[in-house]
Amino acid sequence: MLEIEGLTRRFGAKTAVDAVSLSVPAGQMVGVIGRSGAGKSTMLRMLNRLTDPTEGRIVFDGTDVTALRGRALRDWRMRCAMVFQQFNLVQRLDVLTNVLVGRLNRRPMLSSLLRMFTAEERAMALAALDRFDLAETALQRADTLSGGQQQRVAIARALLQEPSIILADEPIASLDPRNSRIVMEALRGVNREGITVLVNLHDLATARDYCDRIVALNAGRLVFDGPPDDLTAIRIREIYGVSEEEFAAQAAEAVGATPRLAAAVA
Ligand SMILES: Nc1ncnc2c1ncn2[C@@H]1O[C@H](COP(=O)(O)OP(=O)(O)OP(=O)(O)O)[C@@H](O)[C@H]1O
Repeated sequence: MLEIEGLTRRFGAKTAVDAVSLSVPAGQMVGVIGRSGAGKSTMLRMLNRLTDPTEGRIVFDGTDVTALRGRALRDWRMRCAMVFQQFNLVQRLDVLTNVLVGRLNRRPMLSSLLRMFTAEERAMALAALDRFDLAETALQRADTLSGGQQQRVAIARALLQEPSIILADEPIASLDPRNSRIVMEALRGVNREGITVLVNLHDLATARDYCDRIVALNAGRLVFDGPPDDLTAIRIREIYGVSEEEFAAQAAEAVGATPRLAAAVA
């Protein structure tokens, strides 16, 4: 169970995340939606402790994550793997090595530095690639892959961390609709194996299709938390003051993506 209690982050006078409280049971797939600047990235980054909260607490299975330092903090970062919009692969390295990077913090410093991986780790990495139909690309440079393939490599890398949670920050914003579906299905597949997934999405339709629960932020505040069916067009208008199409267009513009719903109704 991941518990977020009054989580707040201020940057100077700006409150990016404002007293957000949430309890996420293990194994849930949570979609986080909101306009540009709503605080979605900041919230995810706080969960991983890439950004420190100004106030509030994050508790995971009884451990106060907000208080972790040193080795314990590195261990936490292993347990909650991040997936980013731009994939963050090392382009000049081969795909297999990129996946093995997910093991680095799990190993003694010297073998990490020498990038020595065991046969078992290589087998794990190949199996992770194989489940996403990418085993044949293992020895190719990462930059020879399409965006959708690169994002699946990034998810395979996350899996090598053996995480309890995957935090995905706009993982499909740079992808076309077909690759977006493949990547969302990959995330749903790992979620069904018991890994909790929190995914920032600009596209409401995708959030509805794939998530068990939707959390909406507006100006840092939690303005909706419930099952996808409860987030009706009327609720969207109540929360954001615009139609669902306008919301989709604004949110997509912020991440440089094509709004699926807006495109569909245009
Ligand atoms: N390091 C920072 N320094 C100053 N302000 C920041 C910083 N990071 C975020 N902010 C501000 O905090 C607010 C929330 O930003 P955040 O990136 O979390 O929103 P978001 O919902 O993820 O938006 P987007 O979809 O555009 O990425 C914004 O007003 C942003 O400008």
